[in-house]
Amino acid sequence: MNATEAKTWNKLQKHLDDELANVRIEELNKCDKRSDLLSFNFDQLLVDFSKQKVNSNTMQLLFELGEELNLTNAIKNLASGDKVNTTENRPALHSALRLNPNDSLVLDGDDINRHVQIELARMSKVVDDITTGNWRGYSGKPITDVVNLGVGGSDLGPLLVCEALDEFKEAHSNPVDVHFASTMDGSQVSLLFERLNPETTLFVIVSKSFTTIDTLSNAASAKAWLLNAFQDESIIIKQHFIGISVSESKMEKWGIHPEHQLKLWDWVGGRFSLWSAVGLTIALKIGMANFRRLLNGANKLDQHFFSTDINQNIPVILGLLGIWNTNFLNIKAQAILPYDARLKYFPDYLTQLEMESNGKSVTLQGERISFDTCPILWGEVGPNAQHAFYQLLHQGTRKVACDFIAPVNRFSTITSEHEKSLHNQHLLTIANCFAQSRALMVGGSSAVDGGGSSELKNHKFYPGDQSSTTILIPELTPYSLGQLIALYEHKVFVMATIWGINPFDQWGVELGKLMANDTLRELNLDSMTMCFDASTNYLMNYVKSNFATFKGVEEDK
Ligand SMILES: O=P(O)(O)OC[C@H]1O[C@](O)(CO)[C@@H](O)[C@@H]1O
Repeated sequence: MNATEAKTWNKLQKHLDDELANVRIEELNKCDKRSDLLSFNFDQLLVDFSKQKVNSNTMQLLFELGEELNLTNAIKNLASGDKVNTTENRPALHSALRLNPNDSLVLDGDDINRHVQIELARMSKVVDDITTGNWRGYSGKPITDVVNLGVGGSDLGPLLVCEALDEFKEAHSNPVDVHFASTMDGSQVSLLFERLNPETTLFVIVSKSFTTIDTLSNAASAKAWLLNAFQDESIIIKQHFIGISVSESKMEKWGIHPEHQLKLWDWVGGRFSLWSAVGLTIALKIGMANFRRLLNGANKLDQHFFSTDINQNIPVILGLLGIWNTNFLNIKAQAILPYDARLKYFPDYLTQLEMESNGKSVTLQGERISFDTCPILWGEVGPNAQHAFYQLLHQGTRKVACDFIAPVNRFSTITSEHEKSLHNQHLLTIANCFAQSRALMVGGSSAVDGGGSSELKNHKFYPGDQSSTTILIPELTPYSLGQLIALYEHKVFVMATIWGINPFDQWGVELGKLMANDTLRELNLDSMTMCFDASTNYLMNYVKSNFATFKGVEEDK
C-alpha cells in the first residue's frame, strides 16, 4: 500500500488541520507533562522530542500509521535477514556486524556471525601487527602512518569515528597516525605524499566494490609514489597495501596479498559498513577493545530497535517524526547540529546515510511516488553554525527541522584552573545548545530587543516555531557513539518503510559515473569535442584549449 493510501495518512492530515495548524510549539510546551509524553531514555541516551509540533493525538496517529504500514513486521524482516534490499535481492544486515561473539544469525543455512567474528579476528591481527611494529615497510622500518583510501561509505564512517574518538587513542608500542584521502582530484593524496615517508606508510584501499575510480585512482598514485622510492613492485604491494572489499578476485587482480585482504559481504551497504573491517583505521587508532565497545553500543541500540514496541521505540519515533515534519508540516530541510566539535564529521556522515538511502522517488514496486521523501540534510558543529547559517534558521523563509546533539558530561575532572575553564566552556556550550533550540521555538515572542522604528522591529523579528529534537549522550565514548550512529541508521529504515521505498540501493549514482567515462575519453582527445550537448561541448573545449596555457598566469598579477 502506498503511504498516502493509508487511512491514517488522511487522519493525520485532518488532525493537523483541526488541532495543530494554528498552534505554536511554544504553546504546546506550556504543559508540564510534555516530557512524560515526548522524552525518551534508553541506556543513558536521552532523546527529547518535546520541541516538535506534536501532541499526544499526533503520536497516537503516527504509531497507527506505523502499524497500518506494517512497520513492526518490516523491522522483524530487517533483523532476521530477509532480502529487504529488493532491487539488489539482498538482506541489509549491518546489525549482524555488531552481534555479540556468541550470538548466531543463520542465513541460508550458514551462521553469518561466525564469518563476522573470523574477519574481526583477522582484522585484530592486522591491528596487532601494525601497532606492535611487526609489520614492516620495504626498508624494514615499522609503519608510522596508515592512509585510508576510500570514498563515501568507505571513508565517511571511519573518518567520523577517528575524529570523534581521538581522545581514546590507544597507547600502542608502535603508535601510528591515520589519514584519509577520498577525493579523486588527487589533492589530498598529493599533500600526504609531501608529508609522509614512503618507507613507513601503509595504504588501506577500502572499496566494497573495488571498482570505484576515485579510490582506485588514489591507490594508483600511491603505488606510483611508493615505486618512485623503491622499485620492487611485489614488495611494495605486499608490505604497503591492505585491501578491504567484497570482491576477493578484484583485490587479487590489483595485487593485494591474500593475507592482506579483509573481507566484506554484499549484505552490508557501503554507508552502513564502518562496523566491519572497513573500520580498520578506527581500530588502529583507538584499539580493538574500544572498537568492540563501539560495536557493543550499536548492538544495544539494535536490541532496543528490534524488540521494543513502536510507541516506546526511539529510532521509530525519530523516523515517524521525520515523516510528520516532511509530509505533513512541509518541512523540507533537516539540520544536524552537534554541540561538540569532536562530532564535526557527523553531519557529513548523515548526509550520505540519509540522502543516499532515502533520496528516492519510486516505491519498492517501482511506482513513481507523489509525495516528498528525504529532506535536504546538512549541518555543522552547532556553535560554529550559529555564526554561519543560523540566521536562516531564525529569520529565513524556510522551515528547517533541527537535531541538536550534545554530551552531558565533558571536562568534568577539575584539578587545575585550565580544567575549570574548560568545564566552563562545556557549560557555555550546553547553554548555547538549549538557548538556540528554545529561541528557534519561541522566536520573537520573548526576550528580543523590541526598540527602534517599526521597520527595524520587523528586521529584528524572529518568527520561531521551528521544530527540533535534542539528543543528549552521557559522554562521547566508543559505546555512546555506536548507539548514536545506529539510532540514525534505524531512523532511515523507519522513514523508508513508511514511504515504501528501498533505502539500501543507490542507482542514482550510476549515470554520472558512466557519463564520466565517455567524458574522460573525449577529454583525452586533441580534437574539438562536438559529440555532447552545446553547453558540455563548450566547457570541454574551453578546458582543452586552456589547461596548458593557464598554468602560472597569475604570477605577474
Ligand atoms: O566502497 P565502494 O564500492 O568503493 O563505494 C564507495 C561509495 O560509492 C557509492 O557506491 C556511491 O557512488 C556509495 O554508495 C559508496 O559508499
